[in-house]
Amino acid sequence: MSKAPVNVTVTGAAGQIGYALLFRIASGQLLGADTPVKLRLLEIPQAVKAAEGTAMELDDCAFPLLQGIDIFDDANKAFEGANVGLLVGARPRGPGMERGDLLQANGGIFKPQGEAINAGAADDIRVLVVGNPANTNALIAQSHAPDVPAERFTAMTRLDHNRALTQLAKKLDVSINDIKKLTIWGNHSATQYPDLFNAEVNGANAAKAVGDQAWLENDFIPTVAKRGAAIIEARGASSAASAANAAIDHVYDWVNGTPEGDWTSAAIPSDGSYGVPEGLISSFPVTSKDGKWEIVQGLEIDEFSRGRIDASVQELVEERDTVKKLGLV
Ligand SMILES: NC(=O)C1=CN([C@@H]2O[C@H](COP(=O)(O)OP(=O)(O)OC[C@H]3O[C@@H](n4cnc5c(N)ncnc54)[C@H](O)[C@@H]3O)[C@@H](O)[C@H]2O)C=CC1
Ligand SMILES: O=C([O-])CC(=O)C(=O)O
Repeated sequence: MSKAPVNVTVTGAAGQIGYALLFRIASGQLLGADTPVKLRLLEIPQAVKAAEGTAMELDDCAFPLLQGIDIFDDANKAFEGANVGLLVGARPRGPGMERGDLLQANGGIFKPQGEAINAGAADDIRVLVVGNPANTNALIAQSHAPDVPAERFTAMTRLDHNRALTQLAKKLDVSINDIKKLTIWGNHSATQYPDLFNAEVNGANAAKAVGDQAWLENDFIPTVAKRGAAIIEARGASSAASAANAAIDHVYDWVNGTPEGDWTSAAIPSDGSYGVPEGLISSFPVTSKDGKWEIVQGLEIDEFSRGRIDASVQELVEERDTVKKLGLV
């Protein structure tokens, strides 16, 4: 018997990431090669025409798994029956805009989207927030969806994870496949902490294999944490294909599970593990099994890592306090 199609709602569908993402979803890379999909695209009214153009191109690919495309400028309609929500559309930081202004502007997007998810999404809805500031946008959406289990709201740090894998592979001249158990902790921002102390390279400790604390502190961590800005500087536009790729990786693993003997990174609601205040949507080492993320427990956190994790988590606390003051959570 053929599987029922999965409804995938993508916001910001006419944007850069949307353009890199939709074709991969429709080709089966998000959920697997045997899962048909229906796309539900959400855009602001001015960008609906552009989304229609992308939909025409999707039609022209004749993807066997793509069973329909609907385009909306109303969040309530777009999230009706959604099984997966990819929240990509967000308000970018404009000139002279403070962090508080940015959070307020995004509250105007993620609050109604959370409400729409609460009102009409399918019972098994899984949400990935990509639009920045992703962790706190996810918190805003989640807090307006009280009937949806909190753990269904996640934010993307998989791009940071993938960036860290490649930087380490290049440093040690190994393949990506040789690296396991790398972790991004904290916020998807310049304070994030890519952790090599619990990572392994061909079974050996990655930090020891590098054996160069100066490289780790002055090169590796800032390169990974500021990669988004470096891409903007080089390309004149922010990461799009790599961000779409990471969104695919995140949802694929969430639905299909992570491989035995490894873990990945995702920002999920904290249960208090590793001293991260409960409820904050923070990046952790995670495995996925039976469609659920679990935080890897029992890792040793040395003093250096503790300081880095605490700094990023503190930034998340401040973002949460700001949106609380604004009445957004
Ligand atoms: N978490 C991560 O690792 C990454 C996050 N990002 C973030 O992803 C977001 C999207 O990036 P791009 O696609 O490059 O931006 P973009 O500006 O090309 O596209 C954003 C789209 O969202 C739409 N949009 C705005 N408000 C909306 C709303 N209320 N409902 C539906 N759609 C809405 C816009 O019309 C636009 O088409 C940005 O916030 C960016 O900072 C980008 C790269 C990595
Ligand atoms: O800074 C941005 O807008 C893009 C971003 O999040 C990234 O590339 O990590």
